Amino acid sequence: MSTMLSQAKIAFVGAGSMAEAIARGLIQTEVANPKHVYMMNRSNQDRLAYLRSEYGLEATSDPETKNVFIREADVVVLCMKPKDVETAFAELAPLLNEGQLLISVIAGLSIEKIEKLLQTNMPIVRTMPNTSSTIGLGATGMSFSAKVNDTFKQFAIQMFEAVGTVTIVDEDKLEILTGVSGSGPAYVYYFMEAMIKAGIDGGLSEEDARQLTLQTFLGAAHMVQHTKEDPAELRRKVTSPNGATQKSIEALDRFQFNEAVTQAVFASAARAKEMGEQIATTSPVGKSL
Ligand SMILES: NC(=O)C1=CN([C@@H]2O[C@H](COP(=O)(O)OP(=O)(O)OC[C@H]3O[C@@H](n4cnc5c(N)ncnc54)[C@H](OP(=O)(O)O)[C@@H]3O)[C@@H](O)[C@H]2O)C=CC1
Ligand SMILES: O=C(O)[C@@H]1CCC=N1
Repeated sequence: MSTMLSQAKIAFVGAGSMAEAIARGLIQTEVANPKHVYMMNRSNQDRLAYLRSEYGLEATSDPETKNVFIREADVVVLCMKPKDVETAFAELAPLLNEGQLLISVIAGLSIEKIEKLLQTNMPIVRTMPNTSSTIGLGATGMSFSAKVNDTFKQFAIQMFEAVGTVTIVDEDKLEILTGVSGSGPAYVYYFMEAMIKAGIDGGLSEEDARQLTLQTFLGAAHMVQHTKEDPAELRRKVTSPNGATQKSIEALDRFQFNEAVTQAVFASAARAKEMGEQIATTSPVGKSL
């Protein structure tokens, strides 16, 4: 394979939110050539037309063209939902070869299960990215199969560093990492939705409530990054004794904010694990494993 990211042919199997987020990041940072980015889905033609016109990449749901894309690819990125894995893998298995690098973004699906399902010894990189990869600010967790050599490791790291940060963890940490950073953007948006609504309920215009909330999140995240202080210490600096913020933190504590966030992170991790476990281990290429 071409180990130069800029020359590599990257085939995304699944053309949804996550595939778009990674492809968009790679194309916009000019790390990948759009003509070498192949997107495949099951049937949604409008989606493929949008991806073609927006990014200039190659996109298809035609079985023959998909076969060509997969065979030609240096890297195959598995981007379908866990529920679609069995069908998709049945189509994929005969087309893959051991010179290719396989990258999975599928929540909960273990490397061992991918190897069993595809009956392959290919090098496999299991990742858990997030949708902020779209703008180059993703946070990706990553684990490697024993077959991934240093060249492939560097390739995968470079690919995801082009769209954000990469954190390498033992594979058994990828579920809890899903709870923190894979699902994490959703909690932040949920928090923002609630703050905007509260501002509007209190009398701010929608535009002002939105702008103030956005800047507050941006500013707070940058403060953590730039000052390198603990979030707890930064919070203390906002919270004047017996002042306004103390009352709001007490309100959050009354509603068990900490516990709610902990439960959210653990619920995501548990569901990721469950989705992976629910994928049958019967080989889609026909042999019982
Ligand atoms: N969204 C997120 O924030 C994150 C998602 N992930 C993981 O990414 C994966 C994809 O999620 P997401 O992008 O949100 O899902 P989407 O539903 O947005 O996209 C799924 C895509 O898979 C395609 N697909 C389904 N079956 C097949 C098949 N047999 N062959 C080819 N393509 C197929 C669908 O095509 P069609 O529309 O034509 O049916 C669709 O394009 C999941 O496994 C998820 O766990 C990981 C991290 C974050
Ligand atoms: O909700 C999901 O299952 C995926 C995994 C992490 C983010 N989205």
